[in-house]
Amino acid sequence: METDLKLESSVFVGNQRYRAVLTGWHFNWTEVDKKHRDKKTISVPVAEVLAVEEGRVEILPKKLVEDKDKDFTVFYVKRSSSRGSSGLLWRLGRTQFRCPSRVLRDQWTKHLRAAVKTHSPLRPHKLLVFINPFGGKRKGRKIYHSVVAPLFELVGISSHVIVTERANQARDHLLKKDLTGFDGVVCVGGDGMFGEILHGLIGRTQQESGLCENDPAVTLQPCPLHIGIIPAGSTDCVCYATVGVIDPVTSALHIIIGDSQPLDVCSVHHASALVRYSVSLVGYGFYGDVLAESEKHRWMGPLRYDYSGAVVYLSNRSYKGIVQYLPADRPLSSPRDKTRCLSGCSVCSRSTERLFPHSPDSGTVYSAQYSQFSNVSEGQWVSVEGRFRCVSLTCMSSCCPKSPQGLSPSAHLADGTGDLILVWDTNPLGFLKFLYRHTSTQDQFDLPFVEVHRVKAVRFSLASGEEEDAYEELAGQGSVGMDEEDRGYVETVSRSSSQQQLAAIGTRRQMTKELKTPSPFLCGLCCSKSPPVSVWNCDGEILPFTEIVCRIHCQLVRLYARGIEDGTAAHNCSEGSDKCERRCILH
Ligand SMILES: Nc1ncnc2c1ncn2[C@@H]1O[C@H](COP(=O)(O)OP(=O)(O)OP(=O)(O)O)[C@@H](O)[C@H]1O
Ligand SMILES: CCCCCCCCCCCCC/C=C/[C@@H](O)[C@H](CO)NC(C)=O
Ligand SMILES: [Ca+2]
Repeated sequence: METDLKLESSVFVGNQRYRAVLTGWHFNWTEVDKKHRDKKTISVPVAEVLAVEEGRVEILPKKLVEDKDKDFTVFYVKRSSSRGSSGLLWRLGRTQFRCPSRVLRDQWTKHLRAAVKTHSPLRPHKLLVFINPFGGKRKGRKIYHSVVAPLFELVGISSHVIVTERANQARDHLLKKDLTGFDGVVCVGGDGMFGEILHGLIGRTQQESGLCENDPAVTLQPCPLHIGIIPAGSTDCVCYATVGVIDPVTSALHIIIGDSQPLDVCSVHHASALVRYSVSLVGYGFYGDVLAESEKHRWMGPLRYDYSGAVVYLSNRSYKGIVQYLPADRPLSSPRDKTRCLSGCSVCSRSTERLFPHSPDSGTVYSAQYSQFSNVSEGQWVSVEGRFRCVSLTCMSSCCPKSPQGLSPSAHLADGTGDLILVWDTNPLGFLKFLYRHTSTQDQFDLPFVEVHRVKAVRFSLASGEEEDAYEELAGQGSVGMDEEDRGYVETVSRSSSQQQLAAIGTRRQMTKELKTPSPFLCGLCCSKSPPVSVWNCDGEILPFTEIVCRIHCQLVRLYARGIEDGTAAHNCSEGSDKCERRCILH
């Protein structure tokens, strides 16, 4: 079959003659110029050919076709020379070819289209798109219609677009509505919007499989639909950590070619009920306080995080707690090994082999054995107790523009583990050093008050007697930030454990209204006593509980992405090489 897809002939690009060659995996064209020895070759992996059209085609400012009999146009992924922050920016490449005859032109279009079909089996045909018109700088609608929709149209993707009118609309749609025929779901927004898609798809998949999400010991079913993220939020951490850049064109092109990046997901539970899922940060102390503070200043837009970071830092707080964790089984890597999870990561590939041992394509036969959790004995939990500046659990590096290396630079996207970062109480200067190192390449774990562990589960509790005091104290602080309604809510939180009540809790904005933590600024600088508990930040949402259990689920969802492409680390794949496993980026 492969040989059928081979083709070679002379073609013209403008007035210059080229030798075009289609091998199984690459489409190359080389200048034919007898005078010059250095021949220029352009090589495009077939998997990155976006569309093949008869005639000379333009798509911008609008689609224009000059159908000359012997012409065809190839659209493909072109890597931009200007690097996007951490990964590579992708742009739409276009070359118009002229053949010696119409017969040859038809052969080229037929062979190229067949090769694309063979080498990109996961390209979506139909997508469900949710746009949050209020995310980030409120540009979601414009970004989709001016940048993404024309690209989807070019390649023939049909999309059903829903502009959301309320928070949780996308999640509810995915939980209840008919999803037949869709290959994937795209969210245009930030991490909060991604969270809605994540919860909708995971919940729907477990419902359909008859699995109970409440029990952390249950092996959840991976979601069949892919998720695409068009970044239009404030932090866009999930997009940055899985693509390496925050750029709608790059993300749209990853969706079009059907790239597939599995992602670990952490489920967070309280009193035998699921609270939320997370892919980036479950953080107590500093990151929880920053989020709670920032919600009061949403009007500042993305700047609210910088302002709140400074306010919370100045409040100089630490919290008592008991942290228990289950170290990762047979870990393939360590959080201090100074490696990075990049596109084609071998640690994640080996985890895929462990998870799906019988499937050559990795994805059909799920190994419950690898993800088994229920037979863990109590003695396997490691326990530490003390005062912490922050306790953070992250399933991935959680890099973002503010922290280009991330909370845990050597964490992996799809290895079934998370990194638990414990920052013990320390002096303000020490903690500032730790925070500052997030913004540079310095090792934030190389500090005497910081430890990091690669784990598969974490439990957090307050010291005995502490929890009741904590809630009483919060309820008693009505004069600081709580009205009658809030006090009622705190009572509900401390006594309830049902998932229905959790579902009713809703968005982070509602949460800050319902469970107003006293301002850390006020408490740290103006009051004599600090509050005894912080809040958990779960991918940018405040959790209504302090005592939680977290479990990492290996590769529970798949994104239209391929991990961060690091141009400098590209391996030496010779031009036209047929078997480039890493979808070589040297062309
Ligand atoms: N139409 C809507 N009206 C109000 N809120 C909405 C609407 N659609 C979605 N939301 C909610 O808005 C919240 C924030 O949206 P989003 O994540 O897109 O932007 P952001 O908060 O600016 O970015 P980030 O999450 O990256 O910081 C989400 O949690 C989502 O549930
Ligand atoms: C006093 C100066 C403070 C500087 C602090 C710099 C540290 C930046 C680290 C950022 C890590 C962000 C981790 C990502 C979290 C996301 O899940 C979440 C949702 O978007 N974002 C936030 C801000 O909670
Ligand atoms: Ca991981």
